[in-house]
Amino acid sequence: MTEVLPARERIALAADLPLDEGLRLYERVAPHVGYAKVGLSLFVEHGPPAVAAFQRLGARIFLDLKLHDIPNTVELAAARAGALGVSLLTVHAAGGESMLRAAVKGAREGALAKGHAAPRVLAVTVLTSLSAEEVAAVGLPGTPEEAALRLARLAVGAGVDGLVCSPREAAAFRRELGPTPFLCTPGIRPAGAAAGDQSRAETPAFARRAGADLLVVGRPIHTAPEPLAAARAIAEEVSSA
Ligand SMILES: O=C(O)c1cc(=O)[nH]c(=O)n1[C@@H]1O[C@H](COP(=O)(O)O)[C@@H](O)[C@H]1O
Repeated sequence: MTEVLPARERIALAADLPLDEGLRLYERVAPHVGYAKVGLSLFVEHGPPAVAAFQRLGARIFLDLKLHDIPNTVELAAARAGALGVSLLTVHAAGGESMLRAAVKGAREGALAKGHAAPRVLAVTVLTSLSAEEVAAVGLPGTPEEAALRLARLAVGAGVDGLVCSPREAAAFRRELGPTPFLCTPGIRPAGAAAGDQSRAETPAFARRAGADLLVVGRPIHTAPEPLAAARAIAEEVSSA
């Protein structure tokens, strides 16, 4: 957390767009954005070639598949993801300890088999779109922060490298879990940006001050009249936080 990294190493573009548009957008904002996040829509449509296309642009890849299945199935999928040479891979913490251990094992073995560095496996705790009421309605006791922290402890105990959480929970995660877990925060909204479906969103400066290592940003860049200027402003906020 104390490591001094250029702001672009702390920002991921959520490329939730048609592939050609996502590639064009990443190329434009790449001076300020080091990671491209390939998520469900791109991977369902294009599969591994979507990963390769962003890699050709020099992006580090955040493969956001939010794996959640029985341990054997997740281990197999994580091994395929590791073999693609991605930097980050998501799984759902709620899959439980055995599934999380299987994900870490699969990702490492898959990467090793192809001579890649092992990806960081990140466990998604409580989705940033969920409000306190929705968290209660799905049966998780306590506040979103309490629920997220319980899942985070479970995931760290199972050996994951990092966690995905709301910026609102990042400070508590740092306090309770120390400096080691890599904390990734989606739900980033610069002041005045539309929240959309994000219920627990905060600004880039808030996320960084709370101890986030990597900020995931999608629509605030996609929909900006000038995406490069929007990415630059986010990077400046991250640098000065
Ligand atoms: O795992 C994620 O990246 C993720 C977890 C989470 O709790 N909330 C969340 O929004 N995300 C992802 O982060 C991105 C946020 O995009 P915007 O809301 O457009 O900035 C999307 O690609 C989501 O899939």
